[in-house]
Parts: sequence; C-alpha cells; structure tokens
Amino acid sequence: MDLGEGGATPVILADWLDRLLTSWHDHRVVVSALVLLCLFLVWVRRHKQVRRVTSHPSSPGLEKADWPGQTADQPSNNVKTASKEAQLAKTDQTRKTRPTAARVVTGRKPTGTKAERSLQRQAEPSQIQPMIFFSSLTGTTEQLTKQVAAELEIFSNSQSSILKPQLYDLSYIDLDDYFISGPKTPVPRPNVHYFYLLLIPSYDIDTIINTVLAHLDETHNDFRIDTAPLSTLAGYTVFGIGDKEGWPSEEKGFCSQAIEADKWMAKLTGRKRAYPIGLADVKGNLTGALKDWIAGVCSVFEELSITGTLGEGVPGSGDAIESADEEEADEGEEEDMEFPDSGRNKRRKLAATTDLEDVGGKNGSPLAVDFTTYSSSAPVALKAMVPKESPTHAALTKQGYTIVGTHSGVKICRWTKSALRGRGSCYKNSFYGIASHLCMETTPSLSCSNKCVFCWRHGTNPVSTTWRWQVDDPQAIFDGAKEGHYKKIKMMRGVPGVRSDRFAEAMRIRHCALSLVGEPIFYPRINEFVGLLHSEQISSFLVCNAQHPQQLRDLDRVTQLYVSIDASNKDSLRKIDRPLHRDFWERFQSCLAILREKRFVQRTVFRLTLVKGFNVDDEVEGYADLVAKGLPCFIEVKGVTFCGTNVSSSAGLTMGNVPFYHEVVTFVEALDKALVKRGLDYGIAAEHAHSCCVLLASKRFLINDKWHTVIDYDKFFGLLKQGVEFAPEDYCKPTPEWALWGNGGFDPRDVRVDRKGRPKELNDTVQRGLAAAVEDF
Ligand SMILES: Cc1cc2nc3c(=O)[nH]c(=O)nc-3n(C[C@H](O)[C@H](O)[C@H](O)COP(=O)(O)O)c2cc1C
Ligand code: SF4
Repeated sequence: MDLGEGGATPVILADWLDRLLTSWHDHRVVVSALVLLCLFLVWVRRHKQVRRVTSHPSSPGLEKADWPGQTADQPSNNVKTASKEAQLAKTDQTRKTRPTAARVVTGRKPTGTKAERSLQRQAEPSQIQPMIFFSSLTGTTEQLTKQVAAELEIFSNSQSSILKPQLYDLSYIDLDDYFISGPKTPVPRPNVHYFYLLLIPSYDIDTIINTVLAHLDETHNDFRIDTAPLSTLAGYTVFGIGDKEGWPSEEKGFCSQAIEADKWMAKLTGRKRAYPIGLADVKGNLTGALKDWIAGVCSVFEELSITGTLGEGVPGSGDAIESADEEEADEGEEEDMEFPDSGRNKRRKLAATTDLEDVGGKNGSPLAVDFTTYSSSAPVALKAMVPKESPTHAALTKQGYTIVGTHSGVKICRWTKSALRGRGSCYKNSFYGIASHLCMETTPSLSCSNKCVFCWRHGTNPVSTTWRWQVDDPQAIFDGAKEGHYKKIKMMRGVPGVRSDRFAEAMRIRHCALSLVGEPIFYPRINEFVGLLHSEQISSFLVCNAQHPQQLRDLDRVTQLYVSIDASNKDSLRKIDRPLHRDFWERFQSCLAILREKRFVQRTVFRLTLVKGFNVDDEVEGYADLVAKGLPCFIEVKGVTFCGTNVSSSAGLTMGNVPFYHEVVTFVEALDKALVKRGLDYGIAAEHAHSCCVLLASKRFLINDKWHTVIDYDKFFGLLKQGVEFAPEDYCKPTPEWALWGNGGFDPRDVRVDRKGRPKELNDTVQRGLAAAVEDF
C-alpha cells in the first residue's frame, strides 16, 4: 500500500467516517428525539400565533375617521390586521353561519403586546363610547331613541371623555357582533370603553325583541361562553316603553320585555347596571320619564369620567335584594321566577308551537288566532275593542267616525259630499261606475296589523296581529252602519249646493267600500257581513292589507277584492307599512299567491299608493315582478293623500311626499312598459286626474278593442242569486269615453269647482295634478 505524500489522507478520512458512523449508531435515538422535539416546538409556536389572530377579527371597511382620538402616527390596528382579515374573513363567515359551532369563548382579547397596549393607553385618555340599541315596530321607540342620541351628543360636546353616541337598530345588526363579547365593530380600542343603552318597547306577540331576548338567554346559558362575557363593558342601562292601558302593571306584562332585557344584561355584564331601568307608559308621561332617565345616564357618565373607573367597569347598582335574587337565579337556574310575564317560557313555547292560524274558524266559531301569537287558546275574558268610555272612542268620534257596536265604524267621505253637490265623484265612478253619493264607507274592524305612514286613522285606532276582542253580530253592525251613514247624509240636507235628486238617491245605499280604516278581514264573521250587503243588493269592495293570508283564503266572493301593494320590496314595505307581523313579507307574498288563484272567480285589484321618497324611486321593476306573481285583473295607482297629522309627520311624511299627477303618470307609463317587457298583457285603461289616480287593466277586459272596466251590478247580483259559477268578465261593461286614459276622467254630469266653489276649467295635465293634490286636503 502506498503511504507516501497524500497517501495517508484517505486512511484518516476513512477512520473519521468510521468513528462518525459508530457514534451515530450509539446516539441516533437521542439525536432523532431532539430533532423531533425542535420541529414540534416550532409547530406549536406557529399554531398559537394563528389562534391569537382568529380570536380577534376586526371589521373590514371601518374608516379611521369613525374613531375620534385616533392619531395619524398611531399604528392602526386596521392596517396591522388588514391582510390577516382578508385571510380570516372566510373563517369568520363560517363561524357566523354555523349555528352549532363554538362561538367566542371568552371576552374580547386585546391586540398588540402588553407594552404596546400600555403605551397606547398612555398616549390616549380613556373615553366612553355610548352605544344605543333600539327596536321599534311602530315608530315610538325610534323617535325616543333619536331624542336620546341628540341629548347625549350635546352632552358629549361638553365632555371630552364622552364620544358621540352610536345608534343601532336591533332589527338590522348581527347580534353576535355586539352581544357575545362586546362590540366587534367598530374595531375595539383599548382606551375606549363601551356603554350600552337599550331602548326596548314591549310586545306580547312575536317580534324581533323575542330574538334579542333569546340571544341574550342563549349567550348566558351557552356552556362554551363565559356566563358574563359582556363584563368588558363599562356599563349598561335599559329604558322600557309599554302601554299601561292594555298592560296595567308589571305583573300584567307592562314593559315585560324591557325588564327581561335588563335582567339578562345584568347577568351578561356581571351586574354592571349603571343606571336603574326606566319604564315609561306610552300614553302617560313618556317625555318626563325619558328626560329623567337621560339626566341619570349623563350623571353616570360624569361620575365615570371623574372617578376614572371606566377601565374597571362600574359595579352593579341594583340594590342588595335584587342582586341577591339575580345570584340565586343564576345558581338555581330558576330564571322564570325572575321574569314577570315568563317571557322566556313564552319564547320557548312559541318555538314549539305549530301553525296556530289553523285553529281559526269561520262564522264566529273559534276565533282566528294568528300564528305569531303566543297563546294557543282564544282570550279568556273578551273585551270591547273600542269601549265607549275609551280615549280611542273619543278620538275616532272627533275625527267624524260613527262607532258601531264595539269594533266597527262608518264615516261619510268627502267625495260623497262632493257628489251630493254635483261636484264630482271619486275615481271609482270613472273606473267602475260607482257614484260616490251611493256609497257607504265602513269597516267591521277598526283594528289593523299595520301602521302605515299614510294611514287616515291618525294613529288612534287599536293595532294588533290577532283578533282578541268580543265579536259583534254582523246584522247589528250592518244595521248600525246603515243608520250611521244615513244620519250623516241627512245632515247634508241643509248644506248649500246639495242637489235634491242626488240627495234622494243617496237614501238608498248601493255600494259599500270596506276600506275605511283597519283591516276588514280581521273581523271573524266577515263572510256573513258581506252576505248581508249582497242580500240588499249592495256591492262590496273590500281592501285588505296583505297580512292575513288565512283569512284572505277563507273570504267568500266579494264584488271587487283589493290588496294594498304599498312597496315592491321587503325593506320598503317595512318602512312604509310598519307592520306588526315579523313575517310580514312572507304573509304579503302568500296573499299575492291567493289573489292569483282568485282572479278568475272575482275581480282582483292591486292598489298602489305612491308616496314620494318611500315607495316610488327605482321600484317600478319590483312592482312589475309583483304583478307577475299576483296577476291581478286591475292595478290602481294613486298618489298618496296627505292627512297632515302628528302621526304622519312623525313618520317623516310631509307635503313633499305627495306626488303630482304628472309624476303618477310618469310612474304608470314606466310600469306599463315594465309589464310589456315581461310579456304581461296589461294596458293603461282609465284615469281620474282629479284624485290623482290611474287604472291599468288586464287585457281580459279589453273586449272588442274597448276597455270594459265598469261593473254591471245588476248582472253581478243576478248571477249571485242564481248561485252559478261566474267570472269577472261576466259582469263588466264598457268604460265611459270621458274616463278613458287621456280624457281626464271627470264625469261631464258634474261641475268642477275650485276650493271656493267657483267653476273651473283645467286642461293641462300638470295643472290637473297640482289641483288634485291640493284639493285632497
Ligand atoms: C300587539 C301589541 C302588543 C303589545 N304588548 C305590550 C305588552 O305586552 N306590554 C306593554 O307594556 N306594552 C305592550 N304594547 C304596547 C307597546 O309596547 C307600545 O305601543 C310601544 O309604544 C310600542 O313601541 P314602538 O312604537 O316603538 O313599536 C303592545 C302593543 C301592541 C300593538
Ligand atoms: S292597512 Fe289600511 S288601515 Fe291599516 S294602517 Fe294601512 S292604511 Fe291604515
């Protein structure tokens, strides 16, 4: 073997390799274990980082400017988390849509390191962010909430530590974002402490408040969540709105849902009730109670700012007994003892309830009970809907209604007076041949399940989703209504201008418009009532609000059946009709389907009431889609008539919302085009510019190239008497020339006058519209 220069190197190398191999064989178990351990530690570290980020997603789209006090040089959490947010948005979405997935388990987690947070705290003074949550079905609480917000804003202007309040409608927010671990949007900041103010009206029917209460209940009782996950809040307080007239005491349900909300918030926040619950009676000293409560809340804010205990929260202010009760309930799980009307029980029962509408019967047998109602049985003690001595009776009487029995009303309308004086009838004369002085306007139910912004009943009649009153006999209502109507007609005898021929004719009612106020099909014996009308050859025009599908289905034949179509989409309908039913849109859709089924049996009509700023802009296509669903025989489009009451004004309605006739015309022409585009066979048939109303009709009524929108009443009653099957086309006749589209619709047998009774001639369409709008008041 050659061991010369360089010859030893391979030997040494081989020797080293040999040793290395021996050493590996000796220690390979230990070395492998160490490498695996290192890899495991790296994995654990990375996993922990990801979890920390997922538990703190922030709100995408939040503007820096939303947060007072955030300085430009301060590294924004938004910026820091932006890319992670995009990455994590998907995770968050999944979390929201999975009902059984674990929700956030503890309270909000702070962002940044401890040192960073401490620096940030030093840079910014502590501030309090009032967050006002409210819910309102009929507008009262919404108004009060705005008042609270305005007053707190004024207060915040004088206190640098109080931020401008933020308002949240409970119907529109994702409750998970606010009621699991404090607000997730806007992005929480360490120096800002959140204070929740809840304004809650009470309803003994199913509303969004039930959902809110169920959410609070669920959060408190969810084993995956802290029992007090909202303890990060600085505090909370509740203001309840109820009605002592119907719910006279807390035991009987007065403000029951606000009281329940207060209890849950006490539990969820670890009893941080910063100010006692305010309870106000909507028909009592509402303003005074609210004022006192706001003053109390402001004093709490002041104290919190001065004592600097914001970060620590405020201790519960409930007195010793109340706090003890809350603790007891927590321990014993006997919460129902705590909730005066057992709202929780009701919610749970409701969840297990089947469609109770099925128990509704015809002809006064078991009362129709709405499926949104809690109770499965008819009310035990039936009361009068409008008792004689009640303020509602007084208010309606003052408005000119004659109250018939306990729940019906009759009123003579301005067109009846106008027709008696030969000054023109309403659009029903032009479209359907109903002279106004022969028409009685009445309703067998003054109660309604909507609170439409344009409603004529001036917010005074009762609202309800179910019939919960005594039921008057239909014959008594019929007799009472006729008596009331004739009495009012007789009172016109001495009015200057009343024509004797018309006066004599008016003493025989020929038509009945069941559309005055309220919801006629609400009356459980409506079919009997309609039968009585027909028995005296009085035609029946019935207008319903598309909220009672079961009753609509059960309704027997009427001469003309209307459904009010006040908006083309859910959001708009909610705003304009302010329905009490939570499932109002589904009910509305069901009614359209029912109307479609009835279209070959009776004349069906969509009534559109245009309210500028509410249901006109960009809604034509939506309305056309609704027509495609319901396929009504006729579509009446009418500009709203402003009734100038507090109710309409508080709903934000002014003269500016009343469309001019030319605007109604523009809308109708656009709707006509949209129907043609859908291949629907409709056309513009007639108009009555005087009352800002245009009629579109199905071409089923364009017979021999002539519109036949007028009703042949003799034929209708003849067919009814024969008891045969018949269709709407069987009792129609030609529309008079003067009423056809383009001819204005004013009956030449009448004389047009201005407001002072002077005859006038107007040809221009725009002018006509102006006049019509003005004359309606
Ligand atoms: C169908 C219905 C049910 C009601 N239930 C209750 C009730 O159980 N307790 C109560 O105190 N007030 C009750 N009220 C009265 C409302 O709480 C009161 O009208 C309140 O002002 C409504 O507020 P909002 O206009 O903001 O929706 C009820 C009202 C209606 C129409
Ligand atoms: S449906 Fe008729 S009665 Fe009821 S609130 Fe609307 S307009 Fe008034």
